[in-house]
Amino acid sequence: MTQPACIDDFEHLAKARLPKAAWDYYASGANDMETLQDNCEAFRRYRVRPRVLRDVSRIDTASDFLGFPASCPIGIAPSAMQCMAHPDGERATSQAVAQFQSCMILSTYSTTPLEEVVKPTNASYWFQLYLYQNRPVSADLIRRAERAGYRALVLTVDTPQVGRRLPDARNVFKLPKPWRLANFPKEFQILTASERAAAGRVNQGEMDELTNESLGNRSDTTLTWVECIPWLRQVTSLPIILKGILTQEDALLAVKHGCDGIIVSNHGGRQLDSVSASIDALPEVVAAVKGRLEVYVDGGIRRGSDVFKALALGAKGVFIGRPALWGLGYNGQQGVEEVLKILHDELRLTMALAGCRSIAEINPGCLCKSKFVPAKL
Ligand SMILES: Cc1cc2nc3c(=O)[nH]c(=O)nc-3n(C[C@H](O)[C@H](O)[C@H](O)COP(=O)(O)O)c2cc1C
Ligand SMILES: O=C(O)C(=O)c1ccccc1
Repeated sequence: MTQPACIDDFEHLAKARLPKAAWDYYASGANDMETLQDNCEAFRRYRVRPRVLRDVSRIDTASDFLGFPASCPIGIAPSAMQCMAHPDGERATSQAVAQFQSCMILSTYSTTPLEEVVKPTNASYWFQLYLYQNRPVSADLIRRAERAGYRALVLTVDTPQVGRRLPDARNVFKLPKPWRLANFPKEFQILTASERAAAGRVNQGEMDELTNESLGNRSDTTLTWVECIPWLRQVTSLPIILKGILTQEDALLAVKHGCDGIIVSNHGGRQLDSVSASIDALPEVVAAVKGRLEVYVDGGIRRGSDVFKALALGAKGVFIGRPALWGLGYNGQQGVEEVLKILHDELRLTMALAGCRSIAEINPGCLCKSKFVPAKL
């Protein structure tokens, strides 16, 4: 391959470059990976209804994330441990987003300290949070994010425990040296169950319980609406976005508790396997929210036409997870830039061919559903 021409090309190129355990960690979904597969398939069940003869000589993809201007409505979802993909890791992703002028959400489990990721540009940086039983640890992360210039907090709500990803279990995955979870001090680093046992922190009888902790799962499993959102509100004045909502019921609770946004997401099929594809959950969330907060979506976006479909179904913007990791794994900052550019170009072309000149012109009438899903060639 002389030049990657679509997102799938980056997937193949990155797979050829990355060590197996890193590749498996990025690629995998929970259990049978039904949701992972459906995230992409579901887009293919929608068809575009194009309008013609509408002067598409100028296509404007300008958009915004929570009011912060962006070149287009495609941002980067938070994904952990990016230095495994490329030594420049989160810094490279950040540079690419700065060039592209969109939005990057940095994972709590970044392998670069959060202070070193934000660039002085017009791009938006949001910080993804997991809340810990040890609340001062969380409050400290929030303070640091505020000081560093992050413009919103993204609370991930679909991960009270980490989903079971079989390739990681088989590989006994752990973050390889020299990388570390750079937002935390040493005593917070991810240990595998066997390392803990070796360090005398657990006895053999506790090993089973700890297998689910091999990804550093120290999240607070007791979180509830009535406790955690008010706690966050009292700690910070940054906008609060909930990531991992899939139902109208929870969308209404997000409105009721005064959240500023929702990311409809199933964590890229890595958490509860067999939940709906994100794009299939989007319409009920959009309908429930009725414009009272911003609704974004992530999961399975591999084409500009997927972005178009998400916007037509009411998303304010989309986030990509694995495609950015593939670009990063293939060629660092430049790879991420190329991934963003390809999606942007594909979105522009879809808009032109569908007769939409601006993001505002993309609407539910641009789509219909089809039961027929052609086999992938
Ligand atoms: C390797 C990997 C690590 C991830 N780490 C996080 C994380 O730390 N926090 C989080 O909220 N979501 C995390 N996610 C989920 C992504 O933010 C996003 O929801 C998902 O990747 C979107 O699906 P896509 O990969 O099909 O684009 C991760 C996803 C992947 C693939
Ligand atoms: O891998 C993930 O998807 C993820 O969100 C996570 C959770 C705990 C530790 C590291 C990453």
